[in-house]
Amino acid sequence: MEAVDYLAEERRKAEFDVEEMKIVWAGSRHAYEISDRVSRLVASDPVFRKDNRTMLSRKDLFKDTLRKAAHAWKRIIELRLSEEEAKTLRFYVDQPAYTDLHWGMFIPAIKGQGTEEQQQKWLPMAYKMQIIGCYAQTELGHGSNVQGLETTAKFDPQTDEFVIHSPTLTSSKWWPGGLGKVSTHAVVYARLIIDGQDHGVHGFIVQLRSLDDHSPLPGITVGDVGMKFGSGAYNSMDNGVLRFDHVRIPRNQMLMRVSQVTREGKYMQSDVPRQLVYGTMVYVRQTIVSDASRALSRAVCIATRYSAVRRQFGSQNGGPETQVINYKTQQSRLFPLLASAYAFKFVGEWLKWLYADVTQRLEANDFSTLPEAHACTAGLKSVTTSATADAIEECRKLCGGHGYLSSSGLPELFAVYIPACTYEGDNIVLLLQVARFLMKTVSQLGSGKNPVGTTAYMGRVEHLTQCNCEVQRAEDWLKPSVILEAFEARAARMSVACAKSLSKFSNPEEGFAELSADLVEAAVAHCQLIIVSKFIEKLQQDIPGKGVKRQLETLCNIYALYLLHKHLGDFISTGSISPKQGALANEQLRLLYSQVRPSVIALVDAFNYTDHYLGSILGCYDGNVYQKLYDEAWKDPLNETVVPDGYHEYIRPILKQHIRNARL
Ligand SMILES: CCCCC/C=C\C/C=C\C/C=C\C/C=C\C/C=C\CC/C=C/C(=O)SCCNC(=O)CCNC(=O)[C@H](O)C(C)(C)COP(=O)(O)OP(=O)(O)OC[C@H]1O[C@@H](n2cnc3c(N)ncnc32)[C@H](O)[C@@H]1OP(=O)(O)O
Ligand SMILES: Cc1cc2nc3c(=O)[nH]c(=O)nc-3n(C[C@H](O)[C@H](O)[C@H](O)COP(=O)(O)OP(=O)(O)OC[C@H]3O[C@@H](n4cnc5c(N)ncnc54)[C@H](O)[C@@H]3O)c2cc1C
Repeated sequence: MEAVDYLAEERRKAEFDVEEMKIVWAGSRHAYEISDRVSRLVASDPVFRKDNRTMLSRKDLFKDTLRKAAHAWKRIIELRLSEEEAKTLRFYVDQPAYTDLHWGMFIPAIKGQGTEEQQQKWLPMAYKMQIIGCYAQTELGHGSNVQGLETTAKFDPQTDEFVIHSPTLTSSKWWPGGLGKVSTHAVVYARLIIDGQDHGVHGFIVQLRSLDDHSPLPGITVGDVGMKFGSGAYNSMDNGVLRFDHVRIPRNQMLMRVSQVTREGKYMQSDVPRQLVYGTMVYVRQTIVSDASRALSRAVCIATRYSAVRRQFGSQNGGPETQVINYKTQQSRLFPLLASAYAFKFVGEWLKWLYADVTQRLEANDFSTLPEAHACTAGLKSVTTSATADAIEECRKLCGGHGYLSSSGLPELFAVYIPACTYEGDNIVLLLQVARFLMKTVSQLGSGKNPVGTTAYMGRVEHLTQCNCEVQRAEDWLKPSVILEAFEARAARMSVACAKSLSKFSNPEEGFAELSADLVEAAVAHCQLIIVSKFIEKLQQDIPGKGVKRQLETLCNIYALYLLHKHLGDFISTGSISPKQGALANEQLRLLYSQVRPSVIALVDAFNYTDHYLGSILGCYDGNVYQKLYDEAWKDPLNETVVPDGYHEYIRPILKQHIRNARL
């Protein structure tokens, strides 16, 4: 059989309606139609070509990014694209650009932290891109510790202005995307100083560059921080460095929804909690969870299609060799990642709902769900990005040697994705925030305040710390109630154990620092419980289409039992399950791999990714991998000449040295 036929044969084996699954994956028929149309639009537009990206110099890559962003903006206007369509277009263009920070952070910061008046002044200009903004929080010396920022904004009552200043080297703003070469404005986070008194970190809108000739305004030093990991990848972004030398801005450019400074220099706080200054980060963390499912599904699509095409060993009587996807080891590494892609998709949808809910409440001055929204966005951002970064690298290894070629798409995907574990909050720092929230929840048990939302299970802590898992046979692990209780028991027991250990310390902060590694593990257990429970909830919905729900049930079970197997130590050491039950879970997992096997190609087809978006020879839809790999090799610049540049200077003299030696 020709390699090109392998995937067609695989598609015939699918045990469900792939067209219906595409709609489940997209979230709705409407979202599917937009995604399908916009992805084709991007794929057919020569300006959005990206197959040569990793070969470009930094300067050429950056210019190419500017060209793509300008063209995207032109198409958005010409075609009168809606916000959803514009975001979809950005997703399929697949090249990080300054526009991400303008739309994704600068505008949300003004919306979330600006007063009505400030929004009316700044947003129309930002929406029309008459100004371009970035989010300038992190400094050379401080990123995680936002309270440690050093940039100052001193109020000058004489002129009714703030003076923005970088007092030290470490106070230089460092990292903001879009800052280096493009942004005309920034939301700058700085310590508010009035009459010598420090009121902590606040946001200020500061113009950085002239709107006439783009030169930096007086007192501003700005540039790019330099090359980052990998070729292509995140180097399309101008992450920047910025210093202020006593730059003056009008008083009304401090974002004043949370707190205000009056003309007389009086500091006033609204009823709104201070933490809303961190609101933009909550918003972006939520979007990063959905992005994780996209990046993961892309890597999984490549590795799955290639694993069905690739054959090694096992030929009988001259017949074809075994498809590597049929090796149980390949399945046990790949299929949980496929299941995780679906799991992250559904938890991302739920998180979007949670964020919309908390936003609505905040508008009505109900701040009660803010701590949970913070814990969920922080924790899920952390767990999904860490898993996705690891998974992309695993997918590269699943593709053997060819996975290491740039044309597999996996090296660049890895390089562009991994900073997600760091930006918008280092993943460990964020898990410690979740742990604080959990310890607070445990400490309030029995106080009459019942835990709600994602910590509602803690309300059954007495049962969960004593219950015995009822599994006796492998198939018992297919019951959602059994899975859920095992995950709840593990999470509750880990949190309670941490709380007990903490209570032994006379200084709680010292205790928290000493136990932080255990606390992070308890936070991970809690977040994994959320993901599993949201997958199970999704399956309670009406899901049309032949076999679609059944496939999703299989994937949900694979995801849960894979986690259980991976973290068996937690489940057994907390007594949530017995070693025998752990072995039965593994037995069930093996059966599930066999069950899902016929449908895996259709399950990745359901992502509906174009070859342009995948950007991978190994993952192309037709599976014609070998011909394409062979053809691609000849396009490399090194192959432009048969004899390489440098031959006469560096190769020939070595080759000819024996002649010289012989003459000696
Ligand atoms: C061409 C046209 C194209 C069109 C395109 C259209 C669209 C494209 C659109 C969009 C693209 C979309 C999105 C993409 C956008 C960007 C993504 C891409 C790239 C990413 C760029 C990266 C940006 C950044 O990294 S910005 C910087 C991020 N920095 C951090 O995350 C810092 C992490 N640190 C912190 O968050 C905090 O300092 C801390 C660790 C939480 C500690 O805070 P601190 O105050 O010191 O301490 P605590 O004492 O621990 O907390 C006090 C109290 O507050 C509570 N808390 C903390 N944080 C929050 C919060 N965020 N919300 C609510 N509450 C919070 C905490 O729990 C505690 O509460 P308690 O007192 O009750 O215990
Ligand atoms: C590609 C990229 C784009 C970015 N874009 C922006 C942007 O647009 N705007 C912006 O303002 N910023 C941006 N950032 C900055 C980013 O938000 C920070 O780098 C991030 O928040 C991590 O902070 P840090 O660099 O200070 O890490 P650090 O806090 O210095 O982390 C170093 C190590 O210390 C550990 N650590 C730190 N604190 C603790 C603790 N309390 N307990 C235990 N361990 C701890 C961490 O886990 C980590 O292992 C970007 C960063 C990157 C890489």
